[in-house]
Amino acid sequence: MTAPDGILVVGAAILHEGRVLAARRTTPPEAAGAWEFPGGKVEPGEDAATAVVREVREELGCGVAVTGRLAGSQPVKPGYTLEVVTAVLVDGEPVPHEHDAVRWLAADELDAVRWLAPDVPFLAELRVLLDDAEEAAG
Ligand SMILES: Nc1nc2c([nH]c(=O)n2[C@H]2C[C@H](O)[C@@H](COP(=O)(O)OP(=O)(O)OP(=O)(O)O)O2)c(=O)[nH]1
Repeated sequence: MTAPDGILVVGAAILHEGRVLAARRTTPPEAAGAWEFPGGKVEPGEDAATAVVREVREELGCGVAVTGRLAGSQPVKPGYTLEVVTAVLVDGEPVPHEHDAVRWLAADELDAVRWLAPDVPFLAELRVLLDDAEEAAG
């Protein structure tokens, strides 16, 4: 899970009780108000899973464990590539420190928020995962 060149940004699709956590950005101005997966840039020498666990702890004050990843990667801006992992909560509850809101979205609510554009291609696979979780829960 490394970008061949440039900086890898990893977002966490945190799945819990058939929902996924979305977080609303406050910066920069052009991204403020749009929703994303919590996460951030992988630092040199760091692996993607370690980076996303660290970023979620910083941003939301909770612990997550990475369980898999969504297919593909998306360009964010020159030199930046986004990948999205799936994760579960292992410690605490998410409380936004850097975002101004968080929401737990069910499959049929994924389109209810305005996502950052690079996130949108990941939503179809996420919708299937959430539908499957709902079915499994009965
Ligand atoms: N974290 C995150 N960033 C995303 C997503 N989608 C997307 O286009 N981005 C973009 C926004 C930013 O240009 C870049 C990551 O920035 P960031 O501000 O979250 O990363 P960071 O915490 O490591 O950055 P910094 O403030 O420490 O410089 O990727 C997403 O779902 N999650």
